[in-house]
Amino acid sequence: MQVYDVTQYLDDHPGGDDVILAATGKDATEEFEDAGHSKSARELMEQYCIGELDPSPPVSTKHCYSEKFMQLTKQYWAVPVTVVGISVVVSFLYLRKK
Ligand code: HEM
Repeated sequence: MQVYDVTQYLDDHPGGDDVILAATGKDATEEFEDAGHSKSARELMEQYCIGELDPSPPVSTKHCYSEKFMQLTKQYWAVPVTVVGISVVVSFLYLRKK
C-alpha cells in the first residue's frame, strides 16, 4: 500500500482540499477510485508518493514474548509481593504463639 504526502498539492487539487483532508491518515483508495481520476491525475499522484506501508502483522518472535513477560511483570508485581507479605505475617504470628 502506497503512502502519499499531498500537503503541497492541497491548494492545486481540482476536487478541492476538503475531500483530500477528509481522507488523510487512512486508506483512501476507495475515495480516490470513486472520484474516477484520469490517467494524468494518477501520473501526477506518483510525485507525492513518500513510501510503502506493509499491511501484514508483525511476526512474533522470542523477543516479543520476553517483552510481553516484562510488561506483565510490571503490571502484576503486587501479586508476588502480597503473597510474600502474607507469609511473613502468618509465620510471625505462628512463631509468637510458640
Ligand atoms: C495525490 C493525490 C491526488 C491527485 C494528484 C489528484 C488529482 C486530481 C485531478 C487532476 C482531478 C481532476 C480530474 C482528473 O483529472 O481526474 C481530481 C479530481 C477529483 N479528486 Fe483528486 N487527486 C488526488 C487525491 C484525491 C483524493 C484522496 C480524493 C478523495 C478523497 C480525491 C477526490 C477527487 C474528486 C472528488 C475529484 C472530482 C472533482 C470534480 O469533478 O469536481 N482526489 N483529482
